[in-house]
Amino acid sequence: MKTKPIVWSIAGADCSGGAGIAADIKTAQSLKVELCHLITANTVQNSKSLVSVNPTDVEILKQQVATLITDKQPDIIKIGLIASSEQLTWLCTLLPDIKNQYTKVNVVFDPVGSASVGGKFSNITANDLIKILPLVDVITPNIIEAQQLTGINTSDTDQLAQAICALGVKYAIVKGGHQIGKSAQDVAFDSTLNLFYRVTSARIDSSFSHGGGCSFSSAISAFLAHGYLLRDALAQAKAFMQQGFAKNGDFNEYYGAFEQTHWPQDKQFFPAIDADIHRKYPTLSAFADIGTTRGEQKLGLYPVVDSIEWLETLMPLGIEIIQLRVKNKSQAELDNLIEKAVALAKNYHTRLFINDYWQLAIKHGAYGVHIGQEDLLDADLHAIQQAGLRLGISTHGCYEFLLAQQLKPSYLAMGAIFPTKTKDMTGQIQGIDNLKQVLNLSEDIPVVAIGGINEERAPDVWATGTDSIAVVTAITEASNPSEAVKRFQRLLF
Ligand SMILES: Cc1ncc(COP(=O)(O)OP(=O)(O)O)c(N)n1
Ligand SMILES: Cc1nc(C(=O)O)sc1CCOP(=O)(O)O
Ligand SMILES: [Mg+2]
Repeated sequence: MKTKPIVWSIAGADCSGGAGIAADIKTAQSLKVELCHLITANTVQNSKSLVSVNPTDVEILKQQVATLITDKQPDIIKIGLIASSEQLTWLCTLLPDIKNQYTKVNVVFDPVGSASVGGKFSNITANDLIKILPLVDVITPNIIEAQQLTGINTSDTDQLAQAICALGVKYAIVKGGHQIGKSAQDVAFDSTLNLFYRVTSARIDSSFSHGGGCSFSSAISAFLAHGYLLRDALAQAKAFMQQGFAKNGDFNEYYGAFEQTHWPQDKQFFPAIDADIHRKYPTLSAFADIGTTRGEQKLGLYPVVDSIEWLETLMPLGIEIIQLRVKNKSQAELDNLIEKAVALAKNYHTRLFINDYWQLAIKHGAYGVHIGQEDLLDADLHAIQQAGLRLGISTHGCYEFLLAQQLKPSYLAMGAIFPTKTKDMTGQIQGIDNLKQVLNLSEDIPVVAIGGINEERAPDVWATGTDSIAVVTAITEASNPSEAVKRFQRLLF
């Protein structure tokens, strides 16, 4: 049974309905999370000015926590406006208590400094906020807030994100929306993996942006509460924002609040990804295709096997595509194995992809090579392309899918759709809905679904419109593998 994730928003109320708790509630409703609101201040403001901020007594907030904690335990605590120094002190005790007791709770902090309509919310300084930062998992400042927190006067968002993490935050997302230019890039730094994620969208100059910062932070909270990794929460939150800004044109007379919409699915709103691999290959052309046009001719079953014996058993069954995935063999064994596999595939006119070993795949003239995200930077994509080999790339979620799609490979794999015992995919189980999402994002590149797919699950996966289903154990552990292949082939016609 699926339960709705719960986000607690500890933030201020904006009586004009645009920012703070109002933005959080509307975003939560759009993104299918339950929101409990602990209001830190009753502010008086409209779309033009901030009139007053009336902080809530900490005793009331304490009572709310005590009442909610056993009843509606949070998955994410999102913090917005901290309206008094008493509240800051209270949060610095509350957050460790909750995190000790409920170890899965993550804290997202949107450091609201001044109102978008002008005026300061409290006398708390950036320096005061530093003590809460080691209790924060994700922080979502704009450039100005990031500069204030770090004391560094730069517009280099990479540097700002890293500097914030040095103050104790695990993941810092610095929003570039306030910079001048044609595009708006947000940068996330993951200090646990020492990795940057960069998402860029065309700038939409909107006068309907009141509450945009709160909505972005709430969207990040909602996607994290649903279990998404930071990179996928970031890509989807960026799409959610772009979708909202684009709504702008629907209203002729409107008072200026950001428009929350719905779960992002439409590829026009998803960001471009700017990763090291794109800097390494700024002018890569498309890889050779695999002789199918998306949606018109499907590849069907894609067995992934680890020996010549398996290739010999399966190729005569009329397989369109197959992969040799071997691990832990010496270079000499691999050389021999791949040479034999390529010769066999040529006999049966089967599209043979070699997993990982792109040099040997080139050397022996394989049909294609399959590469995982971790190996992308090490492989020589120019050499693979110039040798005429097709390229398949693994992806796990929409961020990696968009990243890999920009390299224009021959196919994109998406997994793990279900839990699998073949490979450790902890934290990266996608389910059917995420597969559907990336199919919407795909630009005429065939999509292969992989991970935990068996005969029982295959019809639901196939119904998404995916071009191919890759399987290991559903064939290799079947009591009669050839019969299992035939049953799959009947299912995937
Ligand atoms: C079709 C297909 N999809 C995904 C994978 C996984 O590749 P990778 O991420 O490189 O992991 P390993 O298979 O090398 O463990 C695949 N092989 N095939
Ligand atoms: C090799 C592999 N790659 C995956 C990915 O998601 O990238 S899932 C996976 C295992 C597929 O095996 P089975 O069909 O036995 O679940
Ligand atoms: Mg690999």
